Amino acid sequence: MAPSIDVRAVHKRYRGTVAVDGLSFSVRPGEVTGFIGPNGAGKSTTMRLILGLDAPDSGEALVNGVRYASLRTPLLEVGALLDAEAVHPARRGRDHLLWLAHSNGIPRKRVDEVLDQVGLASAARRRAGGFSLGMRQRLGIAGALLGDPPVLMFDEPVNGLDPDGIVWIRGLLRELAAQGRAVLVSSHLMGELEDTADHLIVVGRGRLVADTSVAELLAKASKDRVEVTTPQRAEVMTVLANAGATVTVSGSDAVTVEGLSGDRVAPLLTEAGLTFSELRRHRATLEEAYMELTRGSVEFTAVESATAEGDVR
Ligand SMILES: Nc1ncnc2c1ncn2[C@@H]1O[C@H](COP(=O)(O)OP(=O)(O)OP(=O)(O)O)[C@@H](O)[C@H]1O
Repeated sequence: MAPSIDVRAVHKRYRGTVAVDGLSFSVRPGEVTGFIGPNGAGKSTTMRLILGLDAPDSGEALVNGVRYASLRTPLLEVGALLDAEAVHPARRGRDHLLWLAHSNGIPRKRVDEVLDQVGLASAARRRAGGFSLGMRQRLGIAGALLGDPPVLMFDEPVNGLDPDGIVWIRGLLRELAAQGRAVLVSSHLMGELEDTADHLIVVGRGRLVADTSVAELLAKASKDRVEVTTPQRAEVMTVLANAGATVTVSGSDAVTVEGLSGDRVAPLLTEAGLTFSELRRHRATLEEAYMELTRGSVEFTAVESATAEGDVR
């Protein structure tokens, strides 16, 4: 099936800053694709380029095979929440959606449907200026859903949502993908994406760092690591280190072993007469896998800012 979003060799520079540096990836229907990377990696810029809000210096970004600018009723093709603050504060929530619907020939009754869907029906006649950040997020999501589009993009949609809202958006993203839509979502919350995303596009300094399924990335990061629970931690560490493994302490009675498979660890410990109550494959979290992947592509680090402060003094 043709990808729903196709980013091809896109470059974008703002004066001295290269925001996107030859980025290519695609987003497929029926999946939630997480778009992740450190601050300043170029995620929001890429989303703006896909939506035609900015033009690439070279390369192209296509939605359903065409440039956004050539879509006649864009809200029917792609819905997006980029900036929840983009609503005029004097405008009532419902009026904002009515205006959007009118501009794309969408029937008025759809406005009430999406207001219900995002849980804003009771607040819809209030002015957006009085909305909390979470309510503005929900209004932005309502706008994205208005045209019932096959492609959706959300830039940090859980930002400002309370725990109930976070659970709700997780369910919504999964539901949209299960309906066959392509969903691209940026987030800094790895725990959220681990539960929600099927696929990941990882960027650093405007470049592609990884284009991988979540399952594949976690399997790779977990590879060759085994967790051993034992009352004889020191002895276990010695035996396994002598067998060539890298062994680190992971709890008062637990170690993580790298470089030896579970099949080899168990007989080594048994032969040495050591006891262990549990031996299992270490399952990396998305957070761990992500930190490993993006090491070296983090633009703004605590060390750099400390140096900058030091320069001032
Ligand atoms: N309009 C602009 N003018 C100048 N520089 C810009 C502009 N938009 C983005 N940049 C720069 O481009 C780089 C990428 O920014 P972008 O907002 O796309 O990153 P991001 O991955 O979305 O970051 P974050 O996770 O912090 O939201 C940054 O260095 C940013 O300062």
